Amino acid sequence: STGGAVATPEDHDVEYLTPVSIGTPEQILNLDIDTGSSDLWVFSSETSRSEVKGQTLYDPSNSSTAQKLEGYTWSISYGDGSSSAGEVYLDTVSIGALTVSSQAVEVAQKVSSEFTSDSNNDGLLGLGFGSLNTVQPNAQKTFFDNAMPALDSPVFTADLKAGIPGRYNFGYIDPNAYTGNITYVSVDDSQGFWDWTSPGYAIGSGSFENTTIKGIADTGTSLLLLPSSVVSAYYGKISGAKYDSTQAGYVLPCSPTPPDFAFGVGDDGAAIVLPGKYINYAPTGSSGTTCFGGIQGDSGIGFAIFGDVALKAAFVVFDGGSKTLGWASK
Ligand SMILES: CCCC[C@H](NC(=O)[C@H](Cc1ccccc1)NC(=O)N1CCOCC1)C(=O)N[C@@H](CC1CCCCC1)C(O)(O)C(F)(F)C(=O)NC
Repeated sequence: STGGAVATPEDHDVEYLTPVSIGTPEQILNLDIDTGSSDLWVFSSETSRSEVKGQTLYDPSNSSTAQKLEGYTWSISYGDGSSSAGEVYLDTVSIGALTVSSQAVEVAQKVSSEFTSDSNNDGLLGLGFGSLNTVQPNAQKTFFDNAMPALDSPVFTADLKAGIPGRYNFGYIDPNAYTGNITYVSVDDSQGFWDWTSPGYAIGSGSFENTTIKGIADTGTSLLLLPSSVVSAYYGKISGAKYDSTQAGYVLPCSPTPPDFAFGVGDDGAAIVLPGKYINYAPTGSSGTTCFGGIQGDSGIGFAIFGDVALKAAFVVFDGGSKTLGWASK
């Protein structure tokens, strides 16, 4: 089997939302597919009213296929400080033509203010490794883990785009979605992430800098978070760019367009090139002359995060069979 659905960007590509069908008859929620976590949780009829502002709610009592996992709970906190918690049901979940008949659907009873204020986001669908799942007393499998045995090929692909809808596909690699070759690299799943190592980077037309960058391919993180040495080398090339402590990040003049940024993939010279305009993440003020940088530091995290700013420049294969990542330009 195969499946897939569109991934529609929210403002500034801060996140991408994908329609997911849950229950019988189907209840369609727009979820943030997140390779950096492994819980599938949704706003629900059980979410405190005061914490809901516009989200679509999954109501298990309206689903003939919902089964409550009595005594099961979950609670998760994310790198940006947001969090949610609740109880667990099993129900039928589909992404396009791909259906998992007994998927753990974690219903939120509480969500932090960041989720309440993100009115288009009805929850998350985690595609990290199973060790990250927070359900107690027994961890639950991700949608991909449940679907894998039935898939034509044990893969899913991310084809996110700048400012327009892209796609997540399951079970196949669309040869029309990328150019050139796909370069596969090994993944260290010991921390539950799609963790890989880039051999280095280049700025604009500059020479390639060989420096090991270990980080995660994370659809749930908006920006490209890199070691401070790389980040200061990049912004050091841009007159007027500076670290702005009030914005808690590097800012730069939106014009002229900043230099491209390339990161290496594999050991035979392949690279993914981010057009400079991707680094103009969003205007910081009303004037529109200063932009918040799409590349920021990874200090305090312990690894780099190849988030949406990086992923939208590539076609990425997440191979659950060989536990590798495939990167291609497009
Ligand atoms: C350590 C730095 C990581 C920060 C990362 N968050 C982010 O990147 C959030 C995502 C967001 C989107 C829309 C609305 C609100 C927030 N964006 C964000 O912090 N910014 C601030 C900088 O400008 C860009 C937007 C994160 O926690 N990602 C989570 C998943 C998000 C959690 C919040 C809701 C959206 C999904 C993650 O799962 O990818 C994770 F791997 F980081 C993680 O925490 N795993 C346990």
